[in-house]
Amino acid sequence: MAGHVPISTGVSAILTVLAATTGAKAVVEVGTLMGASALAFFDGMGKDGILTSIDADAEHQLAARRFLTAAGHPSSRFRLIAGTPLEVLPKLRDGAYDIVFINGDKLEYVEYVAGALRLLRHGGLLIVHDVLWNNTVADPSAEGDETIIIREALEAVTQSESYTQSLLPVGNGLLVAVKH
Ligand SMILES: C[S@@+](CC[C@H](N)C(=O)[O-])C[C@H]1O[C@@H](n2cnc3c(N)ncnc32)[C@H](O)[C@@H]1O
Repeated sequence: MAGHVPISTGVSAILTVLAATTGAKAVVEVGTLMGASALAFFDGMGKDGILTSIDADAEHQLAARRFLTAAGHPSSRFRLIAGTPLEVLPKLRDGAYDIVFINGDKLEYVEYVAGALRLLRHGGLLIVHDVLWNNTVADPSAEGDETIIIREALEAVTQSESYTQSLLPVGNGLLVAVKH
């Protein structure tokens, strides 16, 4: 998992609360890693909640599968897809998801956000992690590739009439947007 940072406990708590308060039954996440965010969603979802999680790294997914199983969640409740989100997201069903959580490759955030709008039901939540990206996103002098792409993804949500959103300064920044 070199270079990949798991979500913080603060972010984990918020994901659990959002899943619980919205009564989420179908969640998609981009970026499985070891399953920390997956577990946070399971802690909030009811017993009938299903998680679809996409990650290009099959080893991460194997670790996440073990972690979720050890935590008592049967594999019938999660669908771990080893693949690139840009290929997998278009295959998921339109308007079928209560939450889409984005925590994958920053350089693909604009495409993930575009895909999420199609996947979410009305009233569903788009949650995007790392939107402050080590405080570079709000720094006009910062011009790293990730920073620029995250700014574009944020702008796509804030300029869209499809969402009402809030940016929470937790972890590396969490954007939470409800789809109208
Ligand atoms: C920040 S970690 C995800 C953290 C995780 N959600 C958690 O709960 O801790 C990012 C993950 O995205 C995956 N990833 C990075 N680039 C990717 C890409 N282009 N396609 C698919 N997955 C990618 C990595 O393998 C890594 O597991």
